Amino acid sequence: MSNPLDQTGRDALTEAGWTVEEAKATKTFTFRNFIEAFGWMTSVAMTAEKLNHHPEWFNVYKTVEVTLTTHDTGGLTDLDLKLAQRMDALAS
Ligand SMILES: C[C@H](O)[C@H](O)[C@H]1CNC2=NC(N)=NC(=O)C2=N1
Repeated sequence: MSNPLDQTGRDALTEAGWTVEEAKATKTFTFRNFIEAFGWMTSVAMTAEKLNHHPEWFNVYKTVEVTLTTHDTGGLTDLDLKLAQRMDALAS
């Protein structure tokens, strides 16, 4: 079950370069080319399935615009932080 994300978690997202709003966090990832962008999306997809927590994303060529929010609660939860951290790790 997901828990509402506390201020510490919100600060961690901000420090990692995410734009944190009341109910969502957004970040744009830029890669060297489309194949690297899509490969990253494929890796993230596997992680999202394991977490049962999925991003909202928009890919154009080498950029991927990501929005994280928890649909079940209509806000940010610890699952969003966990997925964000895994996305950042996979992009590094
Ligand atoms: C039925 C399914 O388990 C739920 O819809 C899961 C799937 N992935 C999800 N992803 C996100 N971002 N938020 C959710 O609330 C969510 N719920």
